Amino acid sequence: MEFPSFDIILLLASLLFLFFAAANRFTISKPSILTNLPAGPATLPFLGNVHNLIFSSSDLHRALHRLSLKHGPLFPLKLGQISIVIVSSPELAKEILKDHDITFAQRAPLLFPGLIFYDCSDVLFAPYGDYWRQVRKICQTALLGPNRVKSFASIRSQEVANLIESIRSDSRQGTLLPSPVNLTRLIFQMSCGVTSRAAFGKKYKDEEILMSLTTDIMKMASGLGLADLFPSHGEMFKAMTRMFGTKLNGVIRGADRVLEDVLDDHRKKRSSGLLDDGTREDLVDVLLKLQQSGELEVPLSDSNIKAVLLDMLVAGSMTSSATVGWIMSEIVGNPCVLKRARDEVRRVFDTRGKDVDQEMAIRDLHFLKCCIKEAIRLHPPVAMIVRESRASCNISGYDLPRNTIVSINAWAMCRDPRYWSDAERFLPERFLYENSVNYAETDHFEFIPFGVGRRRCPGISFAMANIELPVAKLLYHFDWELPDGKRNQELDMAESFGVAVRRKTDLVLVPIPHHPTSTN
Ligand code: HEM
Repeated sequence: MEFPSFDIILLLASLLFLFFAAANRFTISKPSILTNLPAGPATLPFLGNVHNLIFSSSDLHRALHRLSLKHGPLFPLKLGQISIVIVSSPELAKEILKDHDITFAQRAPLLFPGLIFYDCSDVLFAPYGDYWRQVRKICQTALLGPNRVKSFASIRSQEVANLIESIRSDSRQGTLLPSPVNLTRLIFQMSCGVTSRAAFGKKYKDEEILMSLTTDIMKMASGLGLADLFPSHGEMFKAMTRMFGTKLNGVIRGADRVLEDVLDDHRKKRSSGLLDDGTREDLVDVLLKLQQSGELEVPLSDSNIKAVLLDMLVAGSMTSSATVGWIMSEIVGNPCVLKRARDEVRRVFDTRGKDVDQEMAIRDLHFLKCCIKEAIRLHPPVAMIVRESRASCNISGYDLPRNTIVSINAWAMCRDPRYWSDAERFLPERFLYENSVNYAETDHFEFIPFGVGRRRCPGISFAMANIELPVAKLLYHFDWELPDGKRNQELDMAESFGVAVRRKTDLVLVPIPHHPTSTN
């Protein structure tokens, strides 16, 4: 007999739980009390506000924005037993992320990240403290810092050339006219290729497995489990998830096998002395060397190393590829922008000649950079920035106790008409006069796609390098049309919420080669 699916079992369990809770008056521990906050939406017994969000799983950021229009820029939501404070204004975001940075330098310990990332020993979900500081610093030095990112230029260039070649061959399906290609898939493959080569030293032997595991992990890490909603019975739900979550367990085991393989490979390379010939160490080599050295403030176990590697793979490939997908969608969906961006790229690359350092040439692509910023404004991949307070504090007169989960709607702020004229439209020109946008240090809290403060994204340089080159090359080598003779403006722009907000449907476009024979 096959087990019913994970979701059905958990749904049944939750109904049973709610039934017993109601019938037998289970003592449910009190959620953190938020006393003097504005009123949030009306709650149901036991479920709280689950009914406000249950049908919005693919556009949670929009549902929360709609609620904020009614309940204000700061309001509480009750989900089961827990309370979350939803924040949607740049002023409040500044207070939380900048003025109270250290108080909110913590992430909420949720069920799925805990199960997937080896008890949250990755960088993203690790509790604030010495361990987090140490692994974040190692990743910055060995993978994500600007100099390190520069050193991966040849990897990026090869992977982008592969992408262009795959588009050419996929579009030549035996007919004279180019066929549509699935750009979402090819871009994701490129992103995984760059990240795994930079972090692990080479591509994983089975790219398909790596891509499907990364996608599944991203989906699973996005959700709240029943253990999160009902912490008083958290252990019971955790045990049930471990027992019946067959798909989840399969993904966790699959990822662990891949990471074990990567560690074995590197250990063999180290013991055979292959690193002594001056070969550059990758992130895995650095982590293993530090593990062996015994010099670390907090020792690293193999599970810790695997958690960090998984973080880099998932955070590195999902966010960047989702972003390239959105940039291409917005540019292609706006024919005047497409023409201007494409003309700029071709003029700059053709003037500089094919032997020039491609990444130097990108510095001159002023309009394209504006397109990238504007697409990130309309589609910040991380729509909600979630933190937890480490101590009680006061935000704009509201008392937030220790362990309050705060979710900042970065997406809503990027479209707030008080800060952006014609906020819903794709208008790259707006950034021609705002070229000072600095993702790492900002005072413009209406535009914080990479977060702010101690826990802001450490992968900004890595991400931007992996976004700018492919977009420039896609525009240089091809003109882009929609399949079936549709007009470009008819492109579907529906979103799918998750750790990274991606396109709901794959981006399928027809590439018309511009320089049919060259990939330079
Ligand atoms: C367009 C691409 C990306 C965007 C928009 C993005 C955005 C973000 C955001 C909003 C956060 C939370 C920041 C906060 O809490 O203030 C974050 C955290 C993080 N990102 Fe990124 N990210 C991107 C690419 C990357 C890449 C390429 C990597 C690594 C290869 C990466 C690694 C991380 C890590 C490790 C954290 C957790 C940092 C911590 O908690 O200390 N990200 N990212």
